[in-house]
Amino acid sequence: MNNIDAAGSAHSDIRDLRDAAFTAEVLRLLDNKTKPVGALGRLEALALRIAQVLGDAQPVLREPQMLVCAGDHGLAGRGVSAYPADVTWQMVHNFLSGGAAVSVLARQHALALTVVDCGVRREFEPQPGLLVRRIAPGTADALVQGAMTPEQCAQAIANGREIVRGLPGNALLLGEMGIGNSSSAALLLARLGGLDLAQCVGPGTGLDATGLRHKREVLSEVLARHEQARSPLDALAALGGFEIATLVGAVLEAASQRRVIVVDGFITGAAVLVAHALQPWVTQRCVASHESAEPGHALLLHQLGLSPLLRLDLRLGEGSGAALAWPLLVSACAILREMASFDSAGVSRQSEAGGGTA
Ligand SMILES: Cc1cc2ncn([C@H]3O[C@H](COP(=O)(O)O)[C@@H](O)[C@H]3O)c2cc1C
Ligand SMILES: O=C(O)c1cccnc1
Repeated sequence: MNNIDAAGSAHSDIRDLRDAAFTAEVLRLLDNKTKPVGALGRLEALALRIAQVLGDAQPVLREPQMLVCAGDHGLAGRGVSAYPADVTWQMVHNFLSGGAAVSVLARQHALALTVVDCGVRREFEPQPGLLVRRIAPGTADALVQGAMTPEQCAQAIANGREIVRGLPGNALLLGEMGIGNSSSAALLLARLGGLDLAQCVGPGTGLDATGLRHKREVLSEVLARHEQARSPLDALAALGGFEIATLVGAVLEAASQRRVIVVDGFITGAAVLVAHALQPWVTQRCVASHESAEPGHALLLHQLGLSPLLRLDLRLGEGSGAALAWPLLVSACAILREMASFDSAGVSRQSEAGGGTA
């Protein structure tokens, strides 16, 4: 498959955002705030990142959208998850009825929640908050054939782009649901990151040592079965899932529109890894909300060159970590917009004697 045609040419507007003059201006503004230089730590880097994405030294985050993509996995039938595949459908109901972790946190932080059925095994009644972009009732068993055909994969990416085009606001928070999808994430990380598979595979929903050993064995067979699937799109089709491919499209579109993208855990991170392999600049628009307890996640963040805001030992997904980190993004913007400068507040600057910078 031709990566450029399928995912590149339509968004050649994704370019390097690190405009040197603008960056220097934001850093000057931050340094002139009434605090010792650098004293707000990584919140300052976060403020700079958001200012760069939005192209505004006084950034305002508007109408944040939590997008939770859901899909089922043929591989779930191979005992790679501690939970049955039915849980995907059941949890989507829970998301929509307001009882899931992501529902609670999205409500708390006034994040609009959209759930997408990208290909869950059972269908849903139409209901508010649910978009239906079903490719098929679950992916194929990747141990036997590619999880998706190239056409299905391209359609899922196109769906993700179209969904983001229809959402308001300038910030997109990523979430997912799909029993078995930590397997897809591990496979994509191993393949695209060139890492040893064993390091990338973890307990997901909570496999014990025996379960984890079995998961590693199955996934190593899957990876060998798809030895030829090396380009980002081929790997995504062979090893991914409908919800992951839809998220890849969402990331590409949000990045090309200069939205701030708040990445959740291991699975949404895998979608960003694919998008990054297609368009390296996408990560400049991304904020890593947290580092999950899933062991592959730290490796994945390293590959993306992103440092997580939080380490809370979360291992849930759904978008829960992205929602939890959201207030930090709001605070970073408020610091840039509202905090006084030494001049405006009449506060003395660092004294020459104690400065130690000479
Ligand atoms: C009740 C429940 C709620 C969840 N919410 C997110 N996940 C998470 O677990 C799944 C990935 O782990 P694995 O690959 O081991 O199946 C994904 O659906 C992910 O979103 C959940 C899992 C369960 C069981
Ligand atoms: O980090 C995640 O996103 C994650 C970890 C375990 C299970 N589900 C999701």
